[in-house]
Amino acid sequence: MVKPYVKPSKDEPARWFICSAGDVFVTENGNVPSGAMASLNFPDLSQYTVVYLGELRERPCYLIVADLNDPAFVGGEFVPLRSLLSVHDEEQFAMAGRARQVMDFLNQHRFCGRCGARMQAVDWELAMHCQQCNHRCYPRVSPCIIVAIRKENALLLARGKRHKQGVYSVLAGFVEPGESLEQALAREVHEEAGIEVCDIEYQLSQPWPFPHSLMMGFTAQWQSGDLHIDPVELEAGDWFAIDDLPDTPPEGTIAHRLIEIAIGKAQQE
Ligand SMILES: NC(=O)C1=CN([C@@H]2O[C@H](COP(=O)(O)OP(=O)(O)OC[C@H]3O[C@@H](n4cnc5c(N)ncnc54)[C@H](O)[C@@H]3O)[C@@H](O)[C@H]2O)C=CC1
Ligand SMILES: [Mg+2]
Ligand SMILES: [Zn+2]
Repeated sequence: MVKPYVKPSKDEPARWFICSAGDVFVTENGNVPSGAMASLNFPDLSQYTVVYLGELRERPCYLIVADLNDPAFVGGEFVPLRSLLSVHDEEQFAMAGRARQVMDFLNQHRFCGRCGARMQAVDWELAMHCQQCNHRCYPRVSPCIIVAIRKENALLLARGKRHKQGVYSVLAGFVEPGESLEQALAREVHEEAGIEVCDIEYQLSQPWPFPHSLMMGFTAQWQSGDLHIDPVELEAGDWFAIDDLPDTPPEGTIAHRLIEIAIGKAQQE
């Protein structure tokens, strides 16, 4: 477990995730600032919440909780976290996602959800504790299934109401209390597309910090049922020939990776 309140030293080169709301501070090269605090012309950090996040490529990483467009941080700009995907550095994106989730957790657990008293940060683990009623909270992670479903040489893709205009993705959904991943997958696929699937195979997972999902990626095959796209969740959906796909999520997303894997499987058959 990562000990959160390790104080940064002035001279040790580190990577700095200066976060505010859903944004992160990047320098001209589009990456987060990296180097020793003393060399980075930072303001006096004793005024900020600074949390140790762990190591990235042998360098310690720190979250600095700032105000959006805080003028004290110079030599770069605050950009939406999602734009770090286009820098194609999955490790940096994952650490920035961790930084955002830690910041949200600290900001959203100032008061106890059980008795309303103020909560305090625990000094040896990433947790918030209520002295009044002993309630202790840890950062929330919401498990989600995401599945690329094939029917011979076609892929099931759908456009969600929140998806960027025109982009089709594979089906996804949050695991509900008491469900196994297999049950959540069967429920979500039936709810959103009206079909049953078989040959369910786990492929990979990805933390998805919008705001705190953990994507668990599967491939599967159509087994039965006619396609009925759920109009509440989705705007459109259909079977798309693998050599004639619509716009799909960009590289760096688990949806992109699952679509590649499913196409590879179809081509092997
Ligand atoms: N990284 C990727 O490639 C992709 C990621 N996703 C993510 O997967 C997640 C689930 O996808 P959706 O189809 O939107 O989920 P979904 O199909 O379960 O429906 C979303 C609904 O679930 C409810 N909800 C929201 N947050 C929740 C939570 N933490 N726990 C339980 N229910 C919650 C809300 O009513 C929301 O409208 C979203 O965070 C989405 O951003 C979805 C597709 C691709
Ligand atoms: Mg869904
Ligand atoms: Zn309490």
